[in-house]
Order: sequence, then structure tokens, then C-alpha cells
Amino acid sequence: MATDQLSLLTDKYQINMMYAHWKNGTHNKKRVFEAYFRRLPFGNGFAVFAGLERIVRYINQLSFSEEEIAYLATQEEQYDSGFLDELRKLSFTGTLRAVPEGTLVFPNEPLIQVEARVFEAQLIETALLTFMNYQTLIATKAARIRKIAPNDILLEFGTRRAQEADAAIWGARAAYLAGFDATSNMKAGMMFGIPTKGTHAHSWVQDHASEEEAFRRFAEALPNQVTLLVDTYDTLKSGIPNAIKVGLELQKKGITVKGIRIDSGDLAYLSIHARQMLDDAGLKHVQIVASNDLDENLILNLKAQGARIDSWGIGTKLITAADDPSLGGVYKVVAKEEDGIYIPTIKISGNPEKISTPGKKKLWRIISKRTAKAEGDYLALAEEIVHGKTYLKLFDPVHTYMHKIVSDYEAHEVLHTIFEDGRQVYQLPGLDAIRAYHRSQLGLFWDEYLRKLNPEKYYVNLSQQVWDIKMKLIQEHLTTKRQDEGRNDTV
Ligand SMILES: Nc1ncnc2c1ncn2[C@@H]1O[C@H](COP(=O)(O)OP(=O)(O)OP(=O)(O)O)[C@@H](O)[C@H]1O
Ligand SMILES: O=P(O)(O)OC[C@H]1O[C@H](OP(=O)(O)OP(=O)(O)O)[C@H](O)[C@@H]1O
Ligand SMILES: O=C(O)c1cccnc1
Repeated sequence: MATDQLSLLTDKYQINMMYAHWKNGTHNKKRVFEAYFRRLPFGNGFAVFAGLERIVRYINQLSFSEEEIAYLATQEEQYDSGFLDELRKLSFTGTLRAVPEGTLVFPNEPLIQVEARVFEAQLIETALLTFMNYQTLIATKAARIRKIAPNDILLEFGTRRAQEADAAIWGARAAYLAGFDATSNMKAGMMFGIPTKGTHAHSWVQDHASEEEAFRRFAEALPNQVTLLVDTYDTLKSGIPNAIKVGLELQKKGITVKGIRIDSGDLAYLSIHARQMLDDAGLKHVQIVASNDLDENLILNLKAQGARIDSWGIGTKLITAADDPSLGGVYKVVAKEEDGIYIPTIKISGNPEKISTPGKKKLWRIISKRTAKAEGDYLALAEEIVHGKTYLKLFDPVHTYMHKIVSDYEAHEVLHTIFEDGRQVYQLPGLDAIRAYHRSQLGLFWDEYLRKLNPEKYYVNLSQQVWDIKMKLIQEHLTTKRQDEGRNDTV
């Protein structure tokens, strides 16, 4: 896996922009950038933010080694030595705010906010997006699976099918923080303290003269913890009878077979029969694990068919987010420093939903005191007072007539300060604390927003002031455009 030395994990255009800023003497000007996504993956009603631990590690290591500087010097003849000296001195000196991992998040709200010299803010864009986009995607997929199997054991089995090692490791972590119980990935287990679990492969059975002997030897080697894979030859006629035979025999020696795993065939039919056969043999404690290209849709389907499965091993479709394999998070500048103050800035697009929302903002989650449920998210300018008002008007920035008035509310700030003037001020919680926090987040939302299919839209609203600035900048842009086109009609 990649080392934690990742300063060059950036796109060349960032280095080129850094260079051009340096040439123009603007590299120390401050900017505010915000990272957000525009569309929820999998048709889900929310996403689960993840990636912050990796971001913190990355920011803490940010510096260029002599080897990296020497490499950069070979890439563009123009990079002159003064620029390379500037890179030699580089570390992160800005302020970074982010949503804690496990938070439920929604489109078009800032999940990371970077306030820093443009030189640094530009450099880190690519890495921040890669961490946020992938890990948030996998955590969201895992949350969908957890949603339809609330009481089952969920095992992350994806490493061999992941898009390389980093994805396997950080994906295993993302799945665990959003509700999986364990991973098969030993490296992720060691790095993060995730519980590890494993059964055995078909090769173990093929390696022995008979299936029965394979089961006996495995169970004797690892007493009281084995799950036997029963589908190598014939699940109902051979695998389960052999597992029962060995299970009963070893029981007399005080060894318990914990489970069986079915990895092919009709998982509903086979699990129903397997349960019956195990129960009839007096092995009610033996659990049934299923695997084979599973995802939340298949699991829901299998449950509807009455499948008797206690534990699900889920690999490919989770770790690659197979049905929606990338989160399109973006990083946009929203304010730039001029003469010591921040001026809001906007990115215009032909598609109104892609027009950025200007200004350095704070993100608030508005909670009804009466129901203790979230009423909507609210984006206000950093200096706006959102607490303690008698009421707040929440309106949708795209369909502005969609609004509601909330009173008797609490406003919780969603972005936390992680680095302040380059110093880490946020202590990363342990993974179990993140899992507990994620569960408490789910409790803040009505189930209508959380359901797997066609969830209700949860609104991310703009304050009047943010809206007014956005409209003003759009008007200014249209006026300039008309002037440039030589038109004198007014807007
Ligand atoms: N009862 C069921 N209803 C719907 N889908 C199922 C059911 N049982 C299994 N599946 C899924 O159907 C897909 C194909 O399974 P199947 O066992 O036929 O194929 P396979 O992987 O090619 O099997 P094999 O390993 O024997 O070649 C898998 O994703 C599996 O999880
Ligand atoms: O199906 P997934 O959700 O991706 O879960 C991981 C898969 O990896 C293993 O199969 P593989 O054929 O690689 O190895 P095996 O020989 O142990 O069956 C395992 O048996 C699962 O089927
Ligand atoms: O432990 C298992 O059964 C396992 C682990 C990884 C992939 N497939 C299966």
C-alpha cells in the first residue's frame, strides 16, 4: 500500500497553478475552498461521511523531500529554483474544518472547508477529494446494507476484489464505521483495531482426500471457532451432512463447530434446508453464513424468500461500490482574500444546480426541540447568528418557493475545526466511538429519509444572506456578459 508520504498525490495542474501564483507573487493570498458532492450515490437518501482520519494523516505529513523536489525539477524546465525553495519550506499552515466521520451528509453542503494560502489550498485538493470520495462512498454502501439487515452479522470480504490495496484497507475501515461487524482484512484489523473474521476456502477441502476429513482437521486445528464451507461438492448431499457428522463427533470432545458457509447455488433454498438439517441434528447453535456476490438488494430479496442466514460475507459489490462506483465530490473556491478581507466568489454553470454557493459558510443542522429530529440543514455565512432566534426560514436554493418556518429549534454546527493555523486541534475519535456516533446520527432522522428505496429528500437550505450574495454575483456575471457581448439591455 502507498506509504503515508503523499505530498505528490496531486494533479500536475495544482503544481502548475502553485507555480503561476508564485511567479505572480499571489501564492500567499488566502482562499476559502469547500468540498461537497452534488448527487447522492445508490439512490440513497443520505451519505455517511468518511475519510477524515486519512486526511488528518495526510495533512500532518505534508512536506516535500529532496527526492520529490528533485523529481519536480525534472518535470518542467520552467520551475525555477526560487519556487523549489518555496516548496522545500512548505507545510500546512491553514485552517481546515470538516464533518466528523460517521455524520449523515447531503448534497451541496460543505463537508470539508479549507482556509489557507492558495499555495497550500490548491496542492491538497486532489488528495482530499480522493480520500473523501472513496471512503464516503463505501461507508454509504455499508450503511445501506446495515439498514436492511439490522440484526445480522455483516462481514467485509472485499480485499481480493478491491481496486488495489489502499482501497481494500480504507474501504474495510469505512464499512466498519458504518455498521459492519468485522473484516477479513488482517492489515485493516491491525491498523484500526477492527475485529477480524474468517472461514476457509474451497482449496482447503480440495486439499484433502475427503470433505469429511477436511472439516475434521480444520475444526481440530482451530477448536470452537470454525465455520465450514459446505458447497465444494454438493451442499445438501455432502457438505451439510459432513459438517453435521464432524460437528456431532467433535462435540463429544468439547469442540464446537460455530458455523457453515454457503457460497453458491440458491442461497434461500439451501439455507432453509441447511437450517432444518442442523436443527434436526441438534446443532441449533451452528450459524449459517452466506456469500457470493451479495449486496443490499440481493440480501433483501433473500430475506423476502425466507432465507435462514445469520451472517453475510460481502465483498466485491461493497468494496467497489459496484452499482455506483464513484462519488463525484468537488472542491470549489468560495472566497478570496483581497486587502485582508474575504470576497465571496462564484462558479457559474449553464446547469443551475452546478452554480457554486459563494462565501465562507457555516453548516448548521436544525433540530426540532419538540421531536429531537433534524428539520433540515442550513448554510449561513460564517458571521451570521443562527442560534437563539424565534424562528428560522428554511428554503430550498433550487426551488425557492419550497420553504418551511422552524421555531423552537436547536442549531448544531456540523463542521468542526480540525486544524487551526496549521496545528491539529481535533483529536480523532476511536473507531468504536465513530460507530456509536454514526448510530446516534441515524437516530436524528425520520425513517422516511433513511429508507433504501425512493427516500424523501432532506433539504439543505441557504440563509437569506447567502442567497442574496449568490443572486448578486449571478446578476453581476450576467451584466458583464451582456456588456462583453455589446448588448445594452438590462437584466
Ligand atoms: N434465492 C436467490 N434469489 C436470488 N438470487 C440468488 C439466490 N441465491 C443466490 N442468488 C445469487 O445469484 C447469483 C448467482 O448465483 P449462482 O450460484 O447461480 O452462480 P455462481 O456464482 O455462478 O455459482 P457457482 O459458484 O456454483 O458457479 C449470486 O449473486 C447469488 O448470490
Ligand atoms: O462474492 P463476494 O461478495 O465478492 O465475496 C468474496 C468472495 O470471495 C471468495 O470467493 P473466491 O472464489 O475468490 O475464493 P474461494 O476459492 O474461497 O471461493 C468467497 O468465497 C466469496 O465468494
Ligand atoms: O473468510 C472467508 O470466508 C472469506 C474471506 C475473504 C473472501 N471470501 C471469503
